[in-house]
Amino acid sequence: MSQRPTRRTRSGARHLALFLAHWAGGHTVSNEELFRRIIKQRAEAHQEALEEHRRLVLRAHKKATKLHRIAEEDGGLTPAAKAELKAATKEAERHTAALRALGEFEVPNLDPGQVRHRRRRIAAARCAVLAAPAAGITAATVAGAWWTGPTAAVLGVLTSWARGPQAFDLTARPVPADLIAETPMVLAVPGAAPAPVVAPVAAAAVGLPSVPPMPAPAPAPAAAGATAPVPAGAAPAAAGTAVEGGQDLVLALSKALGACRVIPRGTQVTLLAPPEVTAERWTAVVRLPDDTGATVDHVVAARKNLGGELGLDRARLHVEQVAGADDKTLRVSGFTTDPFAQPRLCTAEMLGGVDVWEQGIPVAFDAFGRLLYLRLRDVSILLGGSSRSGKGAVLRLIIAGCLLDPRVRLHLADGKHPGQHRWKGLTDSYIYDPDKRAKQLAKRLEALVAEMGERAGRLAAVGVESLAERPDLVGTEGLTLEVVVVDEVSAFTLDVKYGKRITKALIDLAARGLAFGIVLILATQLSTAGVLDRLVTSNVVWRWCMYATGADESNTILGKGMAGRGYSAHLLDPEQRGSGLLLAEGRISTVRSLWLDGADMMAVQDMVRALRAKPTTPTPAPVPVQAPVPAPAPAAVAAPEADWSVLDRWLEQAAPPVPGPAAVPAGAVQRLRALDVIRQAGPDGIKRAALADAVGVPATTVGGWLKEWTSQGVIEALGSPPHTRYAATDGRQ
Ligand SMILES: Nc1ncnc2c1ncn2[C@@H]1O[C@H](COP(=O)(O)OP(=O)(O)OP(=O)(O)O)[C@@H](O)[C@H]1O
Repeated sequence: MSQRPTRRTRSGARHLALFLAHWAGGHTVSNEELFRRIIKQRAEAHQEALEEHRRLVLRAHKKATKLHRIAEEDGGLTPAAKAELKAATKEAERHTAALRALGEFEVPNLDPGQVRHRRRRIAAARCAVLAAPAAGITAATVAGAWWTGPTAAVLGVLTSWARGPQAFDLTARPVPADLIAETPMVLAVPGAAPAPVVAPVAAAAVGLPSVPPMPAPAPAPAAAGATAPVPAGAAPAAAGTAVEGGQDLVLALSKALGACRVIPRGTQVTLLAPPEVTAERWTAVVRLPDDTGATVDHVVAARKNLGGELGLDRARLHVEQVAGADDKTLRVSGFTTDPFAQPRLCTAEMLGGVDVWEQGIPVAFDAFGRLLYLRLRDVSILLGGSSRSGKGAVLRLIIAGCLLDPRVRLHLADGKHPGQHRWKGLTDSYIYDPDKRAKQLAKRLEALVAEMGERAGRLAAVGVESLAERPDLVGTEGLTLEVVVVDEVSAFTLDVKYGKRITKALIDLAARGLAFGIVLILATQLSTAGVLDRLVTSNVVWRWCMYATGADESNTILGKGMAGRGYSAHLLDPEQRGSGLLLAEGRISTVRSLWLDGADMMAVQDMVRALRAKPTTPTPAPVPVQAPVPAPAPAAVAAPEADWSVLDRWLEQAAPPVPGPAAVPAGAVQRLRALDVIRQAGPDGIKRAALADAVGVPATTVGGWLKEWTSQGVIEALGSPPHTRYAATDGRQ
């Protein structure tokens, strides 16, 4: 053979091999086609599941209808038929719930790894096809047909020679038209060739105010050494120099979103307002590119990685949907330090003259330091979180606010007495006794349910259906705001005897109470399943979840699917007590509750006492039975004028000389806590056993302390009555 035919054959063989490798590797199928095939398969599975549940619902309904008809005709059912009816009803409910949960099919934000996996499966099948002839030739040779091998080699050489230097077109086939028609919901093509940069969307198209011109370079942070967390791409060349214009921010954000696979690489977000850059933070309002399938939820779900891409951590990156805008418009902020790191106090002044209906009670602050007010007009709350996450602190604020508005009648049910003991005597009813509390709450709630009818009549008489239509009537005779606060609701709803009655009343009140000025504030830990009926939770307007141990626990408060959308309270810092996710008006925000304690708490309690002091009929001084005690008995009935200097002196003496955990004497923390509880109990006093429970030490130890403090005059200074003072020696305690 001469040189030319050999070269031609070699070249042909190379092109053939390349073509076969291209085909066997599955590269003839485009990313888009694979993506659409996966989506089609999922949509079909979704549809099948829907149809199956629909079929089962229909079957269960049919059976239940038949049994109802038999019951009507025969005047009743046999026990077996009754059981069947119950099972059919349950079955129908189960499948209806499943149908609701399945909902509409949504195109998932597919990980490109899944597309790759699909391609590998195609490649494996094609490699098997290619290996078949080779295996056949080998088998035939072994079986005695010696000529098959050389024949195949000759055919190969001839084919290679025939192909010659002509290269194959190594392209992907076009996506089949019927596949496109079957997957009309697919808009984005992850992994496809870089899409053209999306031109800015006209403001009118997204229903926002017109886009202001790009900002001039923002001034650099004034503080020397302060590092403003501006995204890498938008960061000043050196710390302390001016930040580049908004375009840099857009590029940095787009790059980071592309790296996190929220938007395809090469596409860009659109800046809708001039970015704000201060020493503490930068903020940009942006819109995600069209035709990418990306929404705010995708950004929220990718927040951890996005933070990393932008040189931040999750605590310092804040993402929120812009109120009133579409699902693609969001506000992204990066902070120098975690905006929730420092607790914020609620002062007595903030609560002075509070109007719970119009202005609301200040309860929390958001990442931008804005105060969040709880307006009791048309709002009820479900508050959840694991133990010590800060639920009680929120209840404290709500209770304080309610008690400072004279239009409110507060009913407090304390499922973890003495959790809210400090309010005893100040609320309209205080239910706490573990032996009687479930029965008392059941009665109280049922009375409120009955009252709804009367209230409806009163409102109808003035031609309205809801109190919100006539704010001037709020607090008038028969239309006071009835606020029911239940701390640790499981202590009531899981009560064996009264739990069902309580749940039933709660369902009624949650469904209709708000219109008549009856507000539910429910708090629960997350450990117990079935604490609250779905009919209660689904009618609660605000859902507030403090730190939770897992996504499922978080979902029990925020609603099913929230964790999947990136909103889960288990991602919060457990050490940051009071931080939580709040679902209100359809939007989720991260907030931290305000902290009311110390002097402010005392001032608030004094304000409440002054506002709510009941006119006392002069009681005759108690007749001393034994030797007269020099204690001023009538003065003890009135609100005590506590001499805090006695306590201060005691604390100063007891204070460790060097601060730090190691220097605190054993039991000192509990002693301080015990004094605090006694102070909060005020003139009502507290039993020794309850005090022991509250501070977590044995009752005998508490007895010893009480004796000591009584002799020092501390208990008296705290305004506590004799039963606290002498608890140590009182056998009935
Ligand atoms: N907003 C806040 N700011 C600062 N510290 C807070 C805040 N909220 C709560 N804490 C701290 O967390 C502690 C526990 O709070 P709290 O008693 O309210 O938790 P809880 O969820 O009611 O606990 P449990 O369910 O065990 O009763 C408080 O004693 C307080 O020190």
